[in-house]
Amino acid sequence: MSNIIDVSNVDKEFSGERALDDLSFSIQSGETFGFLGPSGSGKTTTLMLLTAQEGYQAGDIQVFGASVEKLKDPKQMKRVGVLTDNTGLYERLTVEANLRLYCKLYDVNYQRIAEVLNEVGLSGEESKLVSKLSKGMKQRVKLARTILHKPELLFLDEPTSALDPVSTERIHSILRRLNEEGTTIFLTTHDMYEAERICDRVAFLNKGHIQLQGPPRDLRVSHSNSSITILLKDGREHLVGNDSEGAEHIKKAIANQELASVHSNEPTLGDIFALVTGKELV
Ligand SMILES: Nc1ncnc2c1ncn2[C@@H]1O[C@H](COP(=O)(O)OP(=O)(O)OP(=O)(O)O)[C@@H](O)[C@H]1O
Repeated sequence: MSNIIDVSNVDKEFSGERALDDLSFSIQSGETFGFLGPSGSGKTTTLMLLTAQEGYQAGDIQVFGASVEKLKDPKQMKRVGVLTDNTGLYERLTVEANLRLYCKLYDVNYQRIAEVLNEVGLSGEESKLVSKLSKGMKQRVKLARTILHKPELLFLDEPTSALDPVSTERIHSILRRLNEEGTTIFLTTHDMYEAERICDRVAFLNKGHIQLQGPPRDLRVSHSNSSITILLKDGREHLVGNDSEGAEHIKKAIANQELASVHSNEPTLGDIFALVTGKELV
């Protein structure tokens, strides 16, 4: 698989203050890549650099195999969809009128509106005023707007921040489907569950520097303390090692028909983040 994004040794400063420090990572075509970090760690700044909305002092960024600067060409920019906090909607216009404006901007046929509303589960809502929609529905309209022109690469800045669990799950299933259909996704989040659920790979950002990156499962396994919790039917719990002694305990519980469940104690991404950075993911 080819890399769609290549970031090498990038430094970014704002008025002499270092926001990104020797940042290096790559994203392969078809991946969902999550940037995890607490507030102020540099997630949004990275997204701004990757979409050519901000410059940088050192290093190199390639997107679609060419300098990120090429994204300023409207033709190249059409290959990309960006959803950030600043992705506003016209509250006094209907859903359809909002999307029509973007059809004009991206030179997309109006027929695409019905299709994209179906994709985000908002069929039948086209004539509603945006001001009358719930927060979760507004976010799905924003997502519809972001994917209206069928971009190959999506940049999403905290796409489910402050949404309720049902709305969050809806957005996740839309993103999973888009990814299955071949869209590459870069998203920032400070929600470890989001990262675990939808990302193929994650990078942990701390003070502008990547401290760890890899597939969530690999990170959990490599930081596992190898202990196993055995829950018995009478409610008792035993903590055993992932070794022959532990296996004997499990065998005995099964033989005695006492076993309720066996659970391997892998850390969460939040635990690993705290371990490697000494910080909470908030
Ligand atoms: N336009 C700017 N001018 C000056 N400093 C900035 C600017 N944008 C970001 N910074 C600084 O760069 C650092 C990283 O900020 P950034 O917004 O990228 O963090 P973040 O991880 O996205 O945080 P959050 O989760 O709160 O959005 C912070 O110290 C911030 O104050």
